[in-house]
Formats: sequence, structure tokens, C-alpha cells
Amino acid sequence: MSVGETLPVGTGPGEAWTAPAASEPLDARVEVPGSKSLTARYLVLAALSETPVHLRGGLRSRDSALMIAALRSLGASVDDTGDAWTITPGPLRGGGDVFCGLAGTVMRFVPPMVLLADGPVTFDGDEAARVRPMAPLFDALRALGAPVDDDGRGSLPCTVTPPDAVASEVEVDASTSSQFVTALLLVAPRLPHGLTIRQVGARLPSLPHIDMTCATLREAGVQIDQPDATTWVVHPGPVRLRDVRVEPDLSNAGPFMAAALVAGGEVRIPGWPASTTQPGALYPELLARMGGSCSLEGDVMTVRGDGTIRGIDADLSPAGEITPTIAALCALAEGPSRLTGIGHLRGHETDRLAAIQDEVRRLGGECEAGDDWLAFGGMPAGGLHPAVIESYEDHRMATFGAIVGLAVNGTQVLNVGTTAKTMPEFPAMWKAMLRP
Ligand SMILES: O=C(O)C1=C[C@@H](OP(=O)(O)O)[C@@H](O)[C@H](O)C1
Ligand SMILES: C=C(OP(=O)(O)O)C(=O)O
Repeated sequence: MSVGETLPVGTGPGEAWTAPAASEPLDARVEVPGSKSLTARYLVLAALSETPVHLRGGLRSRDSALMIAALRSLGASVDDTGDAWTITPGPLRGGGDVFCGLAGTVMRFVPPMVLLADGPVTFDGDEAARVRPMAPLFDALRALGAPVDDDGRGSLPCTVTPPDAVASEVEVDASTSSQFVTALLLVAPRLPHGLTIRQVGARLPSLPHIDMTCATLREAGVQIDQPDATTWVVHPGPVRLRDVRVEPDLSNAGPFMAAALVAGGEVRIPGWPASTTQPGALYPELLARMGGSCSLEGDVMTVRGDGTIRGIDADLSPAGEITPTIAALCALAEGPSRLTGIGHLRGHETDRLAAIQDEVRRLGGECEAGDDWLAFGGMPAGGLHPAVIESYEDHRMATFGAIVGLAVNGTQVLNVGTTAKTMPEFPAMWKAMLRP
């Protein structure tokens, strides 16, 4: 059985899951599974490596399963049956079809691998994936010499054909997604002359995720120079990823950490890394500004709250993926909030700015979405009222609904099983947090 095939009753498409309300302060320890973003990078780098790699703590989720299937179709062999997965690289093979689901990491990180393959590869994904931005990556691949057939749509489906010769420099507009830069970086050391990548977009979101890519490449022995903030020079050479362990996913820790502020009490997250490139590292500071307290003792991050939440004014451009969680707190906060630098979220799993605005309003709250910002009025005098929250096939909108439901008794979430994208155990973990 693959992830997401069989969902518990009440969690599937069209089904409404009753979000549990918190009846007392929390006292929970929550072990969060491995990072989605690190798992994806390590899998790709292992498939590009010289020798087999053992990966521990890899995230088991729909996105990971899709990445593993993609790499297998390109010729790598992946044994993910035990605790330590073994990835055995092979010559990159074309001729296959890759299904990306709704995974940005798969639809962006895998197409550049075709630069090294022996034949064309076709990519497609969920209906919702067919509107996610791809054009800047297609343009970059074409500039490098690889024909891309997308029927002029600038989105999936597409067929990428290996080039006769590959250029050594490329420009990319990553203003709609940092994943375009990461995708080119990952394959760069294996190109005959390496690759110089210049980001030419007006802004660059999710910078920590690009730093994460550079850090994992360096772990694999790759030399990268960064002459300025938007240029990366990747030297050609072998990829030699050693055996690695994946950190817990700090963005997925977010809803559990936020729960301590909503319900009061404390939530402990073990395995918190001493240093990390994950954008979820911003949570302690943000949650402290919103009225919680966060402390790291050893590797355990403890978040405490008393049920009161302060509004916040925050630029979330470095960490767009944590916006739905912070937005749930803003909807429950005592004062107004403003979240900025998040225009690229309109190209995430769904248009997250529109989704957050609509769902906060559905709960009776005040929220306005601008081109790259969200403004919240804070909790209305009479409180929010229960509603059926639409999750839009977006795992983070599903967890948004769960967070609100802690405070708004009777909240329901449609298709909470969509959390299988990055955390299939979410509904069970959420209930266990309330009844440890
Ligand atoms: O490289 C990655 O693993 C990711 C980069 C970010 O993408 P965007 O820059 O498109 O926001 C982030 O939001 C996404 O969840 C994961
Ligand atoms: C934006 C996200 O995912 P993806 O990797 O599909 O872009 C996310 O997980 O919040």
C-alpha cells in the first residue's frame, strides 16, 4: 500500500473531519517526522551520487513516495522498506513518465535531471499541479540547450529532452519560487562545465531553502562559490553524498507548537537541530512575539502559552510555507496582524492568500489579501464561529483548520487526509497531542 491510498474514515475527499477542541491546557511531547525538503534533496543527490547512500529518518509521505517513484523511473534503485533507506544510483535513463502529484519538489527538482539522461522524460501531476508556475524553469532548461515541450502553457504537463550540448551559465527568474534555483543547483555539479546560475527576478523568496540546497551539496563534496547574493557558481565534479540522517520537519512541527499558544500549556518537540537551514527555525522567535515562550534544552524545543495570542507584523518571505500556521494564530489573536512578502504563495498547493482570506471570513473573522500580503483584524468581539473549513488539497490549509478548531468548538475540516502530502499521521498525532 502506498501512502494516501487508504485513509481513515472521515478524512478523505469530500469528508468532513471534526477538529478536536482543546478542553484543557496541553502537556504533550510530539515527535515530528523527517523534513520534506531535506528528504527530497538527499534523495536527488543520492541518485546523482557515485556510490549507494543510506538515508535515515527520511519522511514517509506522498511527496516522498512520488520523488522515489520519479528517481526509480530515471534509473536509480531505492529500497525504502526499512528504517534506513538505500539509494543505489544508476545511469540516468529517459523514456519514462514521471507523475509529480502536487509536489513542488518533484515537479521542479526532477526535470533538470533530464539534462543527464539518455532520452526524453514526460512530467505531469494532479489537476492542481497544472496551474503551479513552471515557465521560469522551462526557460532555463531551454537556455541550457534542452528542448521543453509544454504546448506553450508554462506549466505541467511537459516533455523535457536531453540536449546535444549543455551551456555553462544560465539566468532564472525565481521570484515565484526558490525551487527553480534549487532545481538547477542540484544537477549543476554533474554538468560537464558545472553551472553558474544568476537569479534575475525582482525578488527571491525562501532564501533558507536555497541555503539548504547549498548545504546539502557541500555535504556531498560539491564546491559552490557565491560571488553575490543572487549568483551561484557550482564547480563540476562528482557528487559523493555519505550516509545521512534527516532532521525533523520544523515546518510540520509548527501546528503543534502553535497549539500551545491557542490551548495554553506546553508542547515539547524532541530532535530540534542545534543549527539548521530549515525555515521553521523562525518559529521560536515568531511565536515569542505572538505571546508564547520557546526554550531549547538539549534537543527539546518547549513551547508554552497561556491561551492569549498577540497580533504580529511579519515579513514571511524567507519562510512562506509557515504562513498558513501563523495565519491561524493571527485569526485568533487579540489584535490586528499583517503578513508580508508572500505573493508567491498564490502559486503554492493552492492560492494560499485567497484561501486564507476566504476561510478566515467563513469563520466570521476579518481578513484581506493583497498582491503579496495578508491583513487580519484579529478575533472579533463575539469570537469566531464554527465552520466547515475547505482545505483545497493543501496540507497546510488542513492544519490551519485544525489549529483554529482548538479554540472554535465544532470546526470541521474537509479532506484532512490531504495532510498525507507531508504528514500522513497528522490526524492521529493531533488527537494524541490532546490526549497524551
Ligand atoms: O525547496 C523546498 O524544499 C521548498 C521551497 C519553498 O518553495 P517556494 O520558494 O516555492 O515557496 C517552500 O515553500 C516549499 O515548501 C519547499
Ligand atoms: C509550498 C509547499 O510545498 P511544495 O514543495 O509542493 O512547493 C509546502 O509544503 O508548503
